[in-house]
Amino acid sequence: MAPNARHGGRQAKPQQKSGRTDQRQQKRKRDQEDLQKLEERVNELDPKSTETKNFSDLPLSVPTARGLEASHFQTLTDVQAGAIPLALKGNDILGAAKTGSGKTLAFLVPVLEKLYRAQWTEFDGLGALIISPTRELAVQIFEVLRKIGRHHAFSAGLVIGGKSLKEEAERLDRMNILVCTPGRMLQHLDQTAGFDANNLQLLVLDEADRIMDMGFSSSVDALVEHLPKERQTLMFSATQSKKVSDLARLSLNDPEYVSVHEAAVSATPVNLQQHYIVTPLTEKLDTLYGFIKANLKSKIIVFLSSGKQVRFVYESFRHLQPGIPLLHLHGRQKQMARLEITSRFTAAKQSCLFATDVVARGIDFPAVDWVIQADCPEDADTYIHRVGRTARFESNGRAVIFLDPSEETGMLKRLEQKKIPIQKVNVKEKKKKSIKDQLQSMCFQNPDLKYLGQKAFISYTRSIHLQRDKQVFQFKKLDLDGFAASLGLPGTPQIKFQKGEDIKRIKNAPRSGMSSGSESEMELDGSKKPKKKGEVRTKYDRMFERTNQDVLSSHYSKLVLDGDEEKKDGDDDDEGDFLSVKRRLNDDDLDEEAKNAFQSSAKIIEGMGGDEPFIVDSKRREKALKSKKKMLKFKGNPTKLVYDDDGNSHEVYELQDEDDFNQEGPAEELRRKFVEDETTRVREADVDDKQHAKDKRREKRDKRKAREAMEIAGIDPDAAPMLANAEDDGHDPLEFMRSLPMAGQGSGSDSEAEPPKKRAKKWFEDDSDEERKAKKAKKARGKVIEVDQEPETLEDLEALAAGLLD
Ligand SMILES: Nc1ncnc2c1ncn2[C@@H]1O[C@H](COP(=O)(O)OP(=O)(O)OP(=O)(O)O)[C@@H](O)[C@H]1O
Repeated sequence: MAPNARHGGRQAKPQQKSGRTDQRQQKRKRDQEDLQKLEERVNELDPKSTETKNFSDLPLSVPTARGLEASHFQTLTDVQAGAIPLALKGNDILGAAKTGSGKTLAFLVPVLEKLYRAQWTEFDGLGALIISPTRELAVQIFEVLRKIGRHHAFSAGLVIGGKSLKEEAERLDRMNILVCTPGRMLQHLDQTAGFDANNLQLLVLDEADRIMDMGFSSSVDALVEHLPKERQTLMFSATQSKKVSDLARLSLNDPEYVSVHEAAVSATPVNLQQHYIVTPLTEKLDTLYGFIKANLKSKIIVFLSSGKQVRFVYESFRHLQPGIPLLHLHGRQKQMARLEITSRFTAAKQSCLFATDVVARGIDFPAVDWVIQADCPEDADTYIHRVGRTARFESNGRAVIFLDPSEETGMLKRLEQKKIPIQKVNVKEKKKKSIKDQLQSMCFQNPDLKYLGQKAFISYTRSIHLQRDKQVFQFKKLDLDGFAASLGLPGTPQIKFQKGEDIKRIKNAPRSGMSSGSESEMELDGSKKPKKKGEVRTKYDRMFERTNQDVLSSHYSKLVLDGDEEKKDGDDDDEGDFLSVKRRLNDDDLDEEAKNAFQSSAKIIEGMGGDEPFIVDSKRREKALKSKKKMLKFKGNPTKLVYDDDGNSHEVYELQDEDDFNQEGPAEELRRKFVEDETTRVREADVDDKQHAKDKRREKRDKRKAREAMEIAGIDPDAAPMLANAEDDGHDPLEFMRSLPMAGQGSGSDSEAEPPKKRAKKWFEDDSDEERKAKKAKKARGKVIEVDQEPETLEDLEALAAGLLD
């Protein structure tokens, strides 16, 4: 028995092995047959058929069908019914459909199917590229892809910046599907070794008109250069243009136009109620505040024209505590803060989000009650996208736009041209309440807020001045003094305009990361801004550049001159106003008027022999006056002087006899000898100085150690005055702002400054994860990856995406 049993045991292995091989071969055969059937169904599909109502009517692979079902998508929307069959048959598509009509699935389903039918594997590299104009939208598309693609074995990634290029690059070559912003993608195609898109099967442009527009155009053109010409291209937007030049730029091959709502009565969703309020610029904030107060139980998005407007309105309304959680979002915030705010507003039931057009397109916030356009959009297309954040996919929504009397006729004409139904409403007299006095007293008490107000004023007026559509935006008709007063400002800031600027170009100018240089990489890291050559950065500069900050130092405001700000701001602001904070003011840079204004808050120390005047505009600079060393550079080179009998000073050569002077030798040689002697002397002195500095450092270190020792021994070191740090003046420039109460504080609803709560461990952080992953990798492709917890951050999402790779 035993030998037999052993014999039997020895025999079992080859049998088992061949059994497994047979099973694999059978499965492969089955898969091939299924694939063939699927191809046949696609060939037989009539893309114009009106019978296609449900996803189940489409020839879709099992993993896609299961993903759609699990995500509760059953019935096709119009644009999906129009576009998906054509896309499955390999056509290039130009799709236009109203906001919230389901365009995302109209391109994601074909993406998955194309790669599935091509039997794409991780070894085939990048198969599909989806381009989005904003990071937020890219993240959202990625999330939908993750949901409906959960039963596929493809790997998918996000390329939107926010982390170092190197970190992103490491994952790229494993990805089959990438969702990206154009600039960042171009950077990788240009710079990441071993990564290319030579195999690309399908290119998608979401919000295509925006991506083909100014600002993005050069990046997109350069990006397309990297892609193979033989590919399928899908373009979607709610406001699609059919520009022949754009189609040529993308080498579209006989594209099919899917424009499902072209014949519709309105260009906006039918469930959307649209209103306008005529309110003079000088009363706009009053109207906005009153409106928010009257809708405290709502979810509201307020669109403003620039990041500076957003910050001022958010900060000032926060202090007024309207009684609804407030949030704000603009392009200069850090990546993680932007994502955090987006997801907080997504989850909120009642909240008011002040935002720039960074969320005007594509973002699918659920159940938004009101879209308020407090600042008039640059054109009717922007209007359509903004209002499209409400009344999405069969839900109801309301929108209101505030128009200055000078904007009314022009804007209404533009809206009419686009078939946008809108009704005038008036603010009830008893609901009107002026917040001007409160803003004035807040700005008076709080220079930081005043400074934000000044920036907001400049940014707004400048954007109006630069608008292209002069029939709508009539700068001369605006009451600027009244507007400044309505923001609580004590005076009207002066503004300068540069000729030849164009708001559309400025606004569409890509955010950091659009160029392929390394500079933008630093910006995308969210940490450093590239330092311009020779530029001196002070601690105030660094503080000012800190993204996501709500307040500014009072000192910094003193360094700023309104009129001069504009020159450079365009370099660092992506929100449409090219204004900058000038680091230090040189005399030459100031015009007379500005100089007078500036001198009232700063002393200029001149006549010190140096090239640059020393401006005493802060405590730090005042302190520097006491330091000989610090003042050296302002003193210029020393000049040896001699005095005549009357006590007047002269340069040495002025009083010397010319013959004596010539006898001493050639002037050039004398000068060189003098410089050499002095250099030697300085070098010797330098040795002493270094020793001195070393001694001082040692002394300081000893003191610190003694202090630490005292602390360890339980003795209060401050009781020993010798050890107290005399250099620390303890000044906190943000102290005042911090002391003010904030709306929503304590409730946790609006506490952006709050450190994030420690989050629970994720599925991929589990200790045994590696082992589990290894085991899973052995299993058949296409298996579902269990996710214990919903991903919360970008890292989670990416880890998850990497996890999809079998
Ligand atoms: N077939 C469907 N069945 C049910 N819900 C759907 C379907 N397709 C899309 N949706 C839902 O409709 C909403 C809007 O979809 P989506 O974001 O794709 O709209 P969009 O047309 O891209 O809008 P925008 O023009 O603003 O970008 C989403 O919440 C989505 O989940």
